[in-house]
Amino acid sequence: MSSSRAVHAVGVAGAAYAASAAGAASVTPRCRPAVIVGPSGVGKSTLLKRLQAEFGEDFGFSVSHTTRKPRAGEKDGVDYHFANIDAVRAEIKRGSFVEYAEVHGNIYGTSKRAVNDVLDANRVCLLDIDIQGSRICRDVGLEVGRHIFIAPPSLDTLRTRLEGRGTETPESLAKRLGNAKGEIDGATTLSWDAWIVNDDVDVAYGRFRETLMPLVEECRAARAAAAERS
Ligand SMILES: Nc1ncnc2c1ncn2[C@@H]1O[C@H](COP(=O)(O)OP(=O)(O)OP(=O)(O)O)[C@@H](O)[C@H]1O
Repeated sequence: MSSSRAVHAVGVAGAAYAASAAGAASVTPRCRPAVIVGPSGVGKSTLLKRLQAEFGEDFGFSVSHTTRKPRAGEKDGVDYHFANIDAVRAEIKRGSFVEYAEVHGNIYGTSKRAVNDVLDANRVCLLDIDIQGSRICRDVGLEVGRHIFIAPPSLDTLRTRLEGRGTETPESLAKRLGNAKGEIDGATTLSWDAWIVNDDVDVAYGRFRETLMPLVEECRAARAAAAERS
């Protein structure tokens, strides 16, 4: 899962419907994305991996844009959409990106188009992003089905998990923990469909799954409608 970028939204329980081209009386079920936010090390990837293992094709991830050069073996449109920095800046200004971040002089981000590509395939698009991305998503009017915040039981627990993961230098650990407090404080000022404390992972996964199930049902209905049409 992406480790440092993410999105959010206020959802309405139940299926979402859009008026079809045939007229207001007939409706087409459609998919909506879910935004998953939480400090680094809180367990987002852990929960998302379980979800994918259980549901597989019901979920999808959008392909991010990047302005860095492709590495050997990377395919445009598969690993990333490789793009020119001026073009990406212009699109961001136009409100075409739901989240973005500048990392070491390159921009990484998620376009509305990339999210819609997943939704058009009738999959719930999972956006694993940060609190800033979550704010942008709300500002650009992406119709998010669920905004979910994953919180640690405490900052001490978060430290233990990050240390246990064995991925951090003392500097990166200090930075992630420093950011976590600000992210949690910032999150309390926004609205969430679910605020899940990841203490016992089975309990947290149960709530995570339950929160996302209505979106899965929407996409299944959309797939069934598409199959009927074809
Ligand atoms: N409920 C839990 N109890 C104990 N350990 C957990 C729990 N959830 C996750 N972990 C462990 O905590 C560590 C961090 O989890 P994970 O990598 O999923 O976090 P993340 O939020 O995806 O982090 P990042 O944003 O940096 O990618 C992992 O080693 C994971 O196995």
